[in-house]
This record gives sequence, structure tokens and C-alpha cells, in this order.
Amino acid sequence: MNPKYGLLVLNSKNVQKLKQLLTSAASSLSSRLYIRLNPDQPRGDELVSKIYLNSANVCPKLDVRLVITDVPRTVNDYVLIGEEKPENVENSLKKYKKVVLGGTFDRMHNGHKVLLNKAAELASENIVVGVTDRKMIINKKLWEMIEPVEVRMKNVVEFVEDISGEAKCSAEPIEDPFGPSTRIQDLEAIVVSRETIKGADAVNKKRSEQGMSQLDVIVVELIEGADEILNETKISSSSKRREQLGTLLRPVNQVPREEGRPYIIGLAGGIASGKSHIGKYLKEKHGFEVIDCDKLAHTCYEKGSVLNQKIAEHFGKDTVVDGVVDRKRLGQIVFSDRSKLRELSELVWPETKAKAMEIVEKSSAKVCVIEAAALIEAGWHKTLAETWTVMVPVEEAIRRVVERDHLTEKEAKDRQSVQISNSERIAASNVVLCSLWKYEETRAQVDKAVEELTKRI
Ligand SMILES: CC(C)(COP(=O)(O)OP(=O)(O)OC[C@H]1O[C@@H](n2cnc3c(N)ncnc32)[C@H](O)[C@@H]1O)[C@@H](O)C(=O)NCCC(=O)NCCS
Ligand SMILES: Nc1ncnc2c1ncn2[C@@H]1O[C@H](COP(=O)(O)OP(=O)(O)OP(=O)(O)O)[C@@H](O)[C@H]1O
Repeated sequence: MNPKYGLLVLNSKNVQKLKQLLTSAASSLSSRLYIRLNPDQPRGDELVSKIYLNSANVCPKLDVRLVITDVPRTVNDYVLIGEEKPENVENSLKKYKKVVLGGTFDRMHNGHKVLLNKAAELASENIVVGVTDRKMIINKKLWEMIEPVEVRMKNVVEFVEDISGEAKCSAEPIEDPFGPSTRIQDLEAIVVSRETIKGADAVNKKRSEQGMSQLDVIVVELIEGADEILNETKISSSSKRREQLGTLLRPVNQVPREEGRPYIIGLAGGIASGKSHIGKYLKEKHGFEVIDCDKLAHTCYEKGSVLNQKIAEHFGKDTVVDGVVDRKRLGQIVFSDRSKLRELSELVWPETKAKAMEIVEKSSAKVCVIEAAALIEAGWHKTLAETWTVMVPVEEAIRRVVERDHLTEKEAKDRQSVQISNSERIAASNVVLCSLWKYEETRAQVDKAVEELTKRI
């Protein structure tokens, strides 16, 4: 097992071998690499960007932290990477007391670190960070996968205080582009990147309208990174979220399984999210037994069944005509009222699950997939080994329903609104898939998920 922490000391000579040293860190550490600069190596913006850009490419799994002077103070059990030993560095004269910056800081990446490093380099007392939440995040790609704001704030504070030594860092959630930057009088500077300069200008405009001092605007360059699917040319949190599609996001349930019996996974997802397409692919390409609970539920509505009797009692006699459920009539009732849908589901779910389990019992497949739109609402995810969720943004689901099922936009929206949200589904799932892009991309995510699954079962 490799040691967790390492320290790399750069001077004017070994800085030339940065990539080589980072490669060596990648193979000899398991968690974090601190980097310090000795006095003969000046700390220029270009070097800081170079360190983080090369780290993203050469040692992407390591949490690289360029410290300001003699820190880190929190960690002292590190191994030295390379030959160079740390020398004491004079505490550089910090330019400002209080510096502010903002961001979402989801899955903190090396671009964020350049910004946070700059703030830590400049501020002697406080670094104030606004961390976006709620309406500030809902237009981002795969926003449903963004980490909770508490986690993001904690990570920012921990990172900044670890690298900055004396200065304190505080973070707060923001629901507009200003946050503490237009509330705290004695801030002196704001740190932004090339792409968020306009945000800093807006902050200064508002401060001036409120009779507050102007902030110096400190700009860092963007750290590049390519994502052809999302069309990104910089390292971004959206790309990091996309890269996690099809990977295991949280531990699976430990469900006892007899030798040779199928491993059971649930496949959940909202209306028109792509479940059937993925189910079909899992069956045809990977040989999984896929049980379509939507179809199975319909077989519960056989003529004269007990279920149909119960439906007539609950939802009115006109929902069952000649012993057969009038699905259109029943749909009108349940798709416009969440509590009615719940009532119907509670009648249908137990029978459907029993039928699904009968199929599993008889199956000779290695993996059985229970495909059910309302799998999580029904609580099945708690008893299955693991649950995969497929999602598309709400607007895309509505567009697809209108196109595929020839419903009006209002009808499609009604059907969408009685379901739980993508965020709720994701919170209860082990693996997330997204069918927003080309079919090949959906399939690539599924292949990745199956490859990982095969290793753990
Ligand atoms: C409205 C804001 C805060 C929203 O943040 P955003 O969602 O863009 O956050 P995100 O986590 O993506 O990025 C945070 C910061 O890191 C920068 N950044 C992101 N990726 C990179 C990268 N690859 N390289 C360098 N910098 C990067 C962003 O440009 C941004 O400045 C921001 O965009 C903005 O306008 N900032 C300027 C005004 C401000 O700071 N307001 C709040 C003060 S509390
Ligand atoms: N990349 C993609 N991957 C999967 N489906 C896609 C993709 N792009 C578009 N679609 C379309 O999305 C629609 C919904 O897919 P599908 O029928 O598999 O969803 P579903 O979740 O099974 O829907 P429902 O539960 O409403 O029956 C289909 O018309 C499908 O062609």
C-alpha cells in the first residue's frame, strides 16, 4: 500500500522536470501531493497554472495542493518526492487582508485550485467564498449530480486553510451572483477567472451603487481540458460529473444470494428517460434477463382479476368496463394527482414484484434487471443488491413524451410532475446513467457500468 501523503519541493532546477516528478508521485502515493517552492523559485501565475495543468494530466487521481509558504501544517507524515528538501520561506507580504470569490466548486478540480490558490496567496486574514446553491445550479449540465452545498463548502474551506497557513476561510451558500461580495464592506479584492470577469464587474457595479469601495479584480487563466461530448475546452465540473456516469457512486447493498443464483439490480428512471432502450441493450449485448415491470403490471389487469375489482372500488366503477381496466380513464385520474398515483401503485406493486420475483427464480441468467419506472417510490431499491437510475433533464423528457406518445405538452408535464425528481432518484441509486446524448454514448455508459459490475459480483 502506497503512503497517503507526499511532499514535492520545487526549486529553479528541478522545476524543469515537473512532469517526471509528478509521474513519480502518481505511482508512489495514494491520496495527496503537497508541492512547495523553495526560495530560489519565484511563484509566478504561469508556474501555478503549469503545476495544476500538468497534475490534471499526469496524476489526475492525486489531490495536488500547492502550499503558500511553510504549510501544510495539518499533515506531517508525508514522504518526500524527489531529492529536494524544504527550506524555510519568508512569509511573503500579502497584498490584502480580505479577499472574496465565488463558485460552485462541485468535485473540486485543478481549475478551482488555481483560483483558490490565488486567493490564499493574496489574503492575510480572510478568504470569503460564496458557494452557489439552488437556483444558481439548476441550469448546469447534470446539475442533479452536484454534491450537496454543505459538502462543497467544507471542501473549499478545508483546502484553502490547508494551503494558506494563517488566513482563515469562510464559505456560505449563495443564491445570486453576489452573495457576501456586496454585503461585506471591508473586502479588498475579488478573484475570478477569464470567463467570470463580467461577474466581478457586476459585483463592483453593485458595490458602487451601494456606496461601497471597489474591489481589485484579480484574474487567473483557465486551465484547459477537452470534453467533446459536452463541448468543453476547460477542465470543468460538468465533465467530472459526466465521467462518473456508469460508475459506482455509492456502496451496494449486501444482499444474501445463493450460489449460482442471479444477481438482481433495479433499473429506475422517469418517463421517457431511456429505460427500455438500456434494458434492451443489457439483454441483447450483455445477456442479462431484463424484467419490464411496466408490461408485467399490465398483466395484473387480467379480465375479472381481484386487482380490477379493487381498482373499481378505489377509483370509480367507470375505470373498469366489462371486467377490464379502462387504462385511458385510469390514466386521466392518476397522472394528474400524485396521491391517486400512489394509491394505484400500492395496489399494483406487490403483485408486480411477486411476478418479477417468479421470473428471477426461474432465470438462468447471471444478472437479472428489474426495470421499473417507480422502483424507488416502491422502495424496492432497499432490498435489491443495487439500483441504476437513468435520467434526462425534465425538459428533454417532456419533449420526448410529446414526440413519442403524441401527448400535449400539458399532458406530458402532468405525467412528469407526479413522479419523484431526478435528484431524489440519484440520491437512492448506486449508478447513474444519462441518455441525453447520442445512442452510442448511452451504450458506452452502460458498457462501463457492466464492466465495473462484472468485477464486483
Ligand atoms: C456566479 C459564479 C459565482 C458561479 O460560479 P460557477 O458556477 O461558474 O462556479 P464553478 O465552480 O464552475 O467555477 C468557480 C470559479 O472557478 C473558475 N474555473 C472553473 N473552471 C476553471 C478552469 N478550468 N480553470 C480556471 N478557473 C476555472 C470559474 O471561472 C469560476 O470563477 C461565478 O461564475 C461568477 O460570476 N464569479 C464572479 C462573481 C463572484 O465571484 N460572485 C460571488 C461572490 S461571493
Ligand atoms: N441517447 C439515447 N438513449 C436512449 N434513448 C434515447 C436517446 N436519445 C433519444 N432517446 C429516446 O428517448 C425515448 C425514450 O426512451 P425509452 O422508451 O427507452 O424510455 P423509457 O424510460 O423506457 O420510457 P417510459 O418509461 O416512458 O416507457 C425514445 O423515444 C428513445 O428513442
